[in-house]
Amino acid sequence: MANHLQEPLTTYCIQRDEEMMTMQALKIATNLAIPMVFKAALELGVFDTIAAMGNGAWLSSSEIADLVSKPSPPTQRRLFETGENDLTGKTRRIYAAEPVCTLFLTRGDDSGTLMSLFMLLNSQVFFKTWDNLKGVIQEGKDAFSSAHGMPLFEYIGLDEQFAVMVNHAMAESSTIIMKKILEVYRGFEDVNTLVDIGGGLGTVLNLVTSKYPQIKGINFDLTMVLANAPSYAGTVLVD
Ligand SMILES: C[S@@+](CC[C@H](N)C(=O)[O-])C[C@H]1O[C@@H](n2cnc3c(N)ncnc32)[C@H](O)[C@@H]1O
Repeated sequence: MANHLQEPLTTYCIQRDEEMMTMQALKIATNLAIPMVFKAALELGVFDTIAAMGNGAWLSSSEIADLVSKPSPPTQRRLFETGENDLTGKTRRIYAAEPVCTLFLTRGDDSGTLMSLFMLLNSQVFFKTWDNLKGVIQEGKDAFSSAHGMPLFEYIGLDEQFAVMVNHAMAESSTIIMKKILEVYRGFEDVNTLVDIGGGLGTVLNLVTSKYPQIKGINFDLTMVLANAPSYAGTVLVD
């Protein structure tokens, strides 16, 4: 049987290019599976579960499935941590959480997460929006308005659950970015009053005024958003 070493180089290169192109097209065609599997993993708490096992934990898919479907007693957890195999003698594929997974954990503290932003962009409301992208060209309307009959910030006034999702997605993703900015940016040192236009729940403004207490913060946002914003020392809410 002929192999590529016996073929003219150009023929081999064309075949390789076609293979690569077909693989690329297949990836594009099936790409949606990746965020959907990722979403299911987040909803099941897979990353939180692996993280809870401590650094360096490696788990098989059945161990992860067991843990996320019924929380295990501590003794069983120790078994996983020591890396003991099952008794079948079969090679098991095992999984650990990559460092990037830490950005999707629900720690329940103020460290920020990208989980809520991911869930927002992959929510039913946003799927309907993605499905209307062509309307931007065909109707000259933004995709959200085509899908839902009104702009996003009007819609959140009608759907409380979605509003909570939006506000948390904004605040929790901005927290990660703002904390990094505050590590290097010195431009707030001489500021006395800072107005955050569209400041949402006020999380970002609070990060700034906590580091620079001389700043009087003004969070300017929609009434319905401010209604759910916690009060922070040194910050006033204005709509
Ligand atoms: C992308 S979000 C950013 C929120 C916030 N800065 C953060 O990083 O978490 C945009 C914000 O603009 C607010 N917004 C939209 N239209 C507004 C308007 N007409 N007047 C005031 N705020 C508005 C929204 O309510 C929302 O909180």
